[in-house]
Amino acid sequence: MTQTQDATRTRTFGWTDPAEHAHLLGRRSGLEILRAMATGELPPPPVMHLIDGEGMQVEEGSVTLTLQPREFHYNPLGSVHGGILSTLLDTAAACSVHSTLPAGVGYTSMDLNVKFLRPATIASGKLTCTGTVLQRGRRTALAEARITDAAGRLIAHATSSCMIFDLPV
Ligand SMILES: CC(C)(COP(=O)(O)OP(=O)(O)OC[C@H]1O[C@@H](n2cnc3c(N)ncnc32)[C@H](O)[C@@H]1OP(=O)(O)O)[C@@H](O)C(=O)NCCC(=O)NCCSC(=O)Cc1ccccc1
Repeated sequence: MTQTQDATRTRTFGWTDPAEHAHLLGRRSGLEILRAMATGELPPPPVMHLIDGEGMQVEEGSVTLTLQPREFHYNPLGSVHGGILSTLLDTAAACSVHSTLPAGVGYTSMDLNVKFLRPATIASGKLTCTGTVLQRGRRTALAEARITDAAGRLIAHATSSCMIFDLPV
């Protein structure tokens, strides 16, 4: 797919069939699936290609993603669009919950409460987003996520409640 941003700038990216992930949800634990993505055994989901998210680090209860701010992330104010930052926060928070789930158990985020604390720009350097599980119950989990810039300054913070449910067999 080719996207034309203006007369002189274009961006091309590809992705793989997302069904490859979906069918594994019932069969492998969250930690196994996320680690397979981190090592490249499984391809990143399409949205990571869309926003150009980079490497993933995974531990039980914590997932870290990175993103190098680029022009195509920008809003008209000249900073990374809040939706891009929110996508990173939602992903890291939800994946941190997934990392605690056994095979056959599904999840989804129910909300995302975001605070944008400092604008992110190309000058911010690589952004690091870490999601961490704060509390996991039987039906819901509470996670937080933080984005820091290359200097370690806090760019944005979010909390997210996730629902946990059995997947149909
Ligand atoms: C400005 C404020 C909201 C409040 O700041 P305060 O609580 O008073 O804190 P403090 O004074 O400590 O400053 C901290 C840092 O904040 C910056 N900065 C502060 N004042 C100004 C200023 N007057 N002008 C410019 N920058 C200012 C500055 O870097 C400063 O750092 P420094 O001290 O230089 O090292 C800040 O938290 C912020 O920018 N958050 C990020 C918001 C964000 O990125 N939202 C998402 C994107 S919007 C979007 O996409 C929606 C959309 C779509 C389409 C179309 C249109 C829109």
